[in-house]
Amino acid sequence: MPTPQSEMSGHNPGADSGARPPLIELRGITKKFGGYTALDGVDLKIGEAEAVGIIGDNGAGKSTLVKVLSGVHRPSSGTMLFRGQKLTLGSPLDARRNGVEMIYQDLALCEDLDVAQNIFLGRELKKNFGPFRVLDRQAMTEAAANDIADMGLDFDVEREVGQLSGGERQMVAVARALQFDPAALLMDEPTAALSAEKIRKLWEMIGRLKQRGVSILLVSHRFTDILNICDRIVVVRAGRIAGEMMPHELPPAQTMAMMTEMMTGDTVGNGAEA
Ligand SMILES: Nc1ncnc2c1ncn2[C@@H]1O[C@H](COP(=O)(O)OP(=O)(O)OP(=O)(O)O)[C@@H](O)[C@H]1O
Repeated sequence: MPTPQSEMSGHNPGADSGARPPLIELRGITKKFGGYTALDGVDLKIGEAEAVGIIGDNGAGKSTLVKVLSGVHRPSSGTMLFRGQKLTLGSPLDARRNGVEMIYQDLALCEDLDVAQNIFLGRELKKNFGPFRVLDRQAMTEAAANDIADMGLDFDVEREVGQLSGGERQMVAVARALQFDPAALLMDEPTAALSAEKIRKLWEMIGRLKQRGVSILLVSHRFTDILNICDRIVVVRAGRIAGEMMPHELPPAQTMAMMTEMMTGDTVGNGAEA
């Protein structure tokens, strides 16, 4: 881990700003898989419109943390609060009902449906046809085309998702999540398959979401993602929060070291995706 704990600040300005409770708060969250403790007493706050970056070694518990927040895993113990109210998430659908959307690493898209159908999956637009309510394909296609254009992209929303590049699929997954008007968007390694150009588009889009008041939780091994997107960086180590810091608190030399570490192992723009 590039940043020693002693250099991390303990404050949490995004979560503590104003009188309002944080959007999401975890208190003492523990998650055990059999005898293995993947999360061990995690306390975490995510403020309204705050972008929190999660970093940590392989196996530290980052994905487990995101899965607890998105209702995939039920914690073994601990409390989750949403806008100050205790909340138990039984499923990702529960999380969605509470305004928490997750972009999964496998993106959870239907390969044989087109982009518009994927974006509106589960929330299909309908119109009256005599006494019936039928799918309004035209309205969905137009709305999906607008969503994709809003993201600064240009591709045919009538193409099957199975024909798209990894980066285009990623953007479809984000567009789909946004249909649910989330208060928080959780992303686990969203740029792993993206080209440099699409990474920048994703950063811009996340910036716009933050301006609209959406909170972001981002797990990424790419420090450039974290430094470009996040207001606060939380370090997870062996299932615990090892510390946190603000991006501007990183000494320039350390920032450079982080970037260099990332660039040598995983250069932005050298990915296979076009
Ligand atoms: N469903 C599961 N059953 C058993 N063990 C699990 C399960 N999910 C995660 N673990 C274990 O919990 C630990 C934390 O896993 P997690 O996927 O959260 O780590 P991570 O920080 O996201 O790692 P990476 O950066 O490699 O993706 C690992 O040791 C992993 O093997």
